[in-house]
Amino acid sequence: MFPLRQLRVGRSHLTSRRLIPLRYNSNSSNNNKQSKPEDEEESKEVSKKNDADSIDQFKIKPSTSRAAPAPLENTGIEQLMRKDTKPYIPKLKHQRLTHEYPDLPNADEYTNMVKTPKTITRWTRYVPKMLTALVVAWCGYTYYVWMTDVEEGEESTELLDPDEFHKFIVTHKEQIDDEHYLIELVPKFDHWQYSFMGNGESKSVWNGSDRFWSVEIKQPDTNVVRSYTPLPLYFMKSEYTKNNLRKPLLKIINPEAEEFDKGGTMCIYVKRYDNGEVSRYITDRKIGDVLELRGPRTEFKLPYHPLRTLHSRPIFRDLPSKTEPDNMLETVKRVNNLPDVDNLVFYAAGTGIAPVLQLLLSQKPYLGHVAIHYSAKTPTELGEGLQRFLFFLDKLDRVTLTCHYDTEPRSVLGAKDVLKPALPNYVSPLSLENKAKFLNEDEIKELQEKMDLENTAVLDIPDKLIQSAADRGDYFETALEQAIKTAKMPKKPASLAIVCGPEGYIDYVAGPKDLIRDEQGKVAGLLGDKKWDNSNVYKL
Ligand SMILES: Cc1cc2nc3c(=O)[nH]c(=O)nc-3n(C[C@H](O)[C@H](O)[C@H](O)COP(=O)(O)OP(=O)(O)OC[C@H]3O[C@@H](n4cnc5c(N)ncnc54)[C@H](O)[C@@H]3O)c2cc1C
Repeated sequence: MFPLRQLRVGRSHLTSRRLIPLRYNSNSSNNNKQSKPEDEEESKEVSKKNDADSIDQFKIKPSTSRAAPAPLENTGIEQLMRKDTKPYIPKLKHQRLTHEYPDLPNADEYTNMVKTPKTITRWTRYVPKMLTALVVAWCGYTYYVWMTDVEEGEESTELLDPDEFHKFIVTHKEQIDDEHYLIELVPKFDHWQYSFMGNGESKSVWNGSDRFWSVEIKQPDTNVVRSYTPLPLYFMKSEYTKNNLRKPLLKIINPEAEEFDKGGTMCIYVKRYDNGEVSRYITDRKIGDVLELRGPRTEFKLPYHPLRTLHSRPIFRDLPSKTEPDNMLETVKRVNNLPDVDNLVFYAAGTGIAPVLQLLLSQKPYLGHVAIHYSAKTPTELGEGLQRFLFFLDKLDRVTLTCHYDTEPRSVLGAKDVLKPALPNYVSPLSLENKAKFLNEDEIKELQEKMDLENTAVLDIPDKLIQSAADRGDYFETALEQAIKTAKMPKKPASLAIVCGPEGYIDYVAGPKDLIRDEQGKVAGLLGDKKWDNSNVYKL
């Protein structure tokens, strides 16, 4: 429905538009040939315009409704949309002109204030940041203290504590045979390492060559604890063996690598008893499981010898070729007029071999010679790694290894393997007091004389200098070269015997321990037969 007026306008418009072409057409048809040239230009233009109009009216515009409003003309949108190619050049402040507003009151004052540059010092820049960081750290610490439980031993400054169980993680487990395992343990927490930084050597658990020590491991379900002997060993991952198998290689902890005893890593050599409470628990642990350790517990301290405070033997390092020769021992002995460190004999069965390995592989290896009698069911029970170390120690003339296997009846330990004891080379006053109970008068006198001599020598140490070539011992390029020479020299019999193994084995070698009173018990067995006694035998 259209309003009538609009309709009319539309109609008149239509009519007028229709009339124009009609008029033009009639004009063009009626025009004579003379008048044509004069009006040619104009008539052409008119003709064009009228042609377009006449075509226009027949055009069908399907998209535009007749009812749609007429398009707006000259809205300026095209002008706005046109791309402005003129570059924008900002005017400097003094070139800008403004006519819109008058100046604000006190404009000069305001401008001066704004213009005055802020003095930015290091403090104004960093203090807010530092304060924010402090607040965040404090909030974090508060959250940590309130929201997290501190585990036992987590904040300890010691790797091991005799009164508190510390958590260790099983990082490697090597099954040697059906019963024997070598297990690598690494402390779960590392807080203790900070206290080791300044004083690593004295804090090291491997720096003693004068004692056997153990740790206690807990079975948490039953709260039963048993002792085990840690060894300064770790597994170096992924070494190719001679069979071209990729197998972790057993290595000795090197004190010179500044890793604080390899981050507290240690190994235990464990025998599994089928109905054993703790050994079963330990050997059932998988990699990543936790064991709780308490210690260290000194099992036995070797008799004092002044040479130990003056000299350290080079550490045994994985291979004989890597081990340094001990060129200074003879010199120190001669210069200070000190006797040799006593030789030891060690009777061990099964895992009882662990204490002597601890003594020999530690960072200050024992200075005397050690005769080892190792008894086992089969030769494979010790495992390739530990066997290799004992073999090399033998080659370096630090030990003499004699193996006794049940599978080889001829090799079984007997009276032929036990020598008579020798008198110790050096006896401290305290040891003499203890020994006096077991020695006769002549022996006590002999020891007393030795002791006086050595005490005088020890007092003179600071003033002594190496005066002549006679004071110096032989010089060797390698430890193997030294071993070839010393191996030919006869060894003085041991003055101390240590026995370690299962109950039956201890009974056989040295007589039973007095378990009721937790005492050593009288020395009997093979050692008792050869006149060894409680002054020179210790049952571990
Ligand atoms: C100072 C010290 C250091 C030690 N170091 C090590 C070590 O490095 N590695 C290691 O494996 N062990 C070591 N032991 C032995 C260890 O402490 C345990 O005695 C052993 O693991 C058995 O404990 P269990 O709880 O498994 O057996 P238990 O529950 O005590 O015994 C269960 C059964 O197992 C058998 N059994 C247990 N112990 C022996 C044994 N010694 N001989 C024969 N049969 C036994 C018996 O039949 C017994 O009835 C050490 C002991 C001492 C005192």
